[in-house]
Amino acid sequence: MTDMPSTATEPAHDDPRPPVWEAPSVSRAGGAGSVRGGLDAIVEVPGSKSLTNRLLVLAALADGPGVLRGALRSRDADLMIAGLRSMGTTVTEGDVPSTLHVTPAPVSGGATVDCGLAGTVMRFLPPVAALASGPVRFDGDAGARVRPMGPVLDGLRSLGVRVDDGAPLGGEPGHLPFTVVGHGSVRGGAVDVDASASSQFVSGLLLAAARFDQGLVLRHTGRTLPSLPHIEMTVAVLRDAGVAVDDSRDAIWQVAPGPIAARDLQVEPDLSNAAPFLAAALIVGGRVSVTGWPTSTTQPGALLPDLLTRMGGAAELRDGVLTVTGSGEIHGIDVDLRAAGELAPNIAALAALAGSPSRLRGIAHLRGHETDRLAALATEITRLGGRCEQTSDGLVITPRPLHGAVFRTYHDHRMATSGAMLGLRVPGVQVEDVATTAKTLPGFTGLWDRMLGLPGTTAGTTAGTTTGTAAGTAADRDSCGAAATVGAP
Ligand SMILES: O=C(O)C1=C[C@@H](OP(=O)(O)O)[C@@H](O)[C@H](O)C1
Ligand SMILES: C=C(OP(=O)(O)O)C(=O)O
Repeated sequence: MTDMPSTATEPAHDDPRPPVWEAPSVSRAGGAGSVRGGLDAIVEVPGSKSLTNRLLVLAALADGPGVLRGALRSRDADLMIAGLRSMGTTVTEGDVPSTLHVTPAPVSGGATVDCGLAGTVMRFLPPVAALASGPVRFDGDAGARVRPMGPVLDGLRSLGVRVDDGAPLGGEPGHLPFTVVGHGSVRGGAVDVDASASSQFVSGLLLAAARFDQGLVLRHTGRTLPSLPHIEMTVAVLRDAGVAVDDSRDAIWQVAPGPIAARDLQVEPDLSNAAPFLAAALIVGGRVSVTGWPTSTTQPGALLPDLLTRMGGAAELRDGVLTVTGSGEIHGIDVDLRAAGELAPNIAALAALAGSPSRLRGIAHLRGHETDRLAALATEITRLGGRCEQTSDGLVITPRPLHGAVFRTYHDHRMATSGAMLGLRVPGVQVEDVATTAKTLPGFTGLWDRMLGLPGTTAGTTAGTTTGTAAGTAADRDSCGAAATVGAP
């Protein structure tokens, strides 16, 4: 075990690059920098980004005040809250920041929405803005201006909504910045959308569709459809809110017009954000548990037990706690990650540490994520001495001995957690701009350090309702490894 909590290092003043974080490196060999017996940690991750931002939208369009408990508070969630507030919704915090009280109001125009780099904000809020009277202007980070938006904007246009984009607004057609100019209602009806670049094009239009005069019949026209679980999540949250959704036909979703029920809801933990922690058990050896794991879920993180088992770990779900055990030996994998593209960066990092080659397929759309993730992963794994090549729809990773270097992150939270994973095994990995993890997982380095039981971290403190049980489970363990109970900040 390294003997100091990890710290961010500021570069020299004339260095234009963001600060780097010395990723903690561990071995099981004994002595300094080691975890004898492997990891033994319990981790509590914050609420799901995808569920929080869907449920915020539905609460804002609902027929009365509602409550979200266990909501994510992160850059993406806070941008969603700010965007909804700017269009008239009242969102207030309860006793804890993760409890949100949402009071709907007629959607108001004259607003500006900062999307940051959040796909959920830039794709879910334009259909809400279309319900307003008057213009709502959307913009975001420089990296957001190159993420695809065209199918949402054209979809709205074909439903009778005016959308201004392109050169007059200082951007490219089909991208941020753009202005949605609503006239108080959306006709709705049938729309064709090519969602091969992002499932969020479908989810965004479906989420607001019950408030369109005629509802919506959306037909996906593309050849491939990524992230189907996220569309199923959208259908599930709509149905839970009393909205009638017909998804019985292939690639067609029909939403009936009608009210959206106000509710008091608990948000599931973010299973995709559990990935780097669970994967650490395979990298270091030992076991890592994540609390609050649902028995059934539409989150793509539900695939993690199977993926990590195929890569050499063992997974067990007992009493809402998922425990992954590893030996430090990692198997390569050949897998289609189309359904769970957001897991791909972390799976790629694991693959770079494996004992055999891997092929990740079905993820061409990752080129339009926070960054071109296929290029970013290939570049950064190669920078550490690995071999990672892009294919037309994914990556081929051939493990090679790795060495320390700066691991660049391109404003991508999952690149940052992938760098941390590689650093566990490879001394001297410096993760650039680790603060970018705040997009969906604020306090990542603290959680990471505590998982590793680094001195100076507060192992044993957790936030949330499962603290007592989780801490008891850790203390009860008969293990010579590092035991830490790690909670969401
Ligand atoms: O709807 C959602 O909450 C998401 C859908 C997916 O987007 P893509 O279909 O663009 O991959 C996923 O990658 C993203 O992290 C979250
Ligand atoms: C693709 C992702 O995010 P976004 O919601 O911004 O698309 C992600 O979180 O991996």
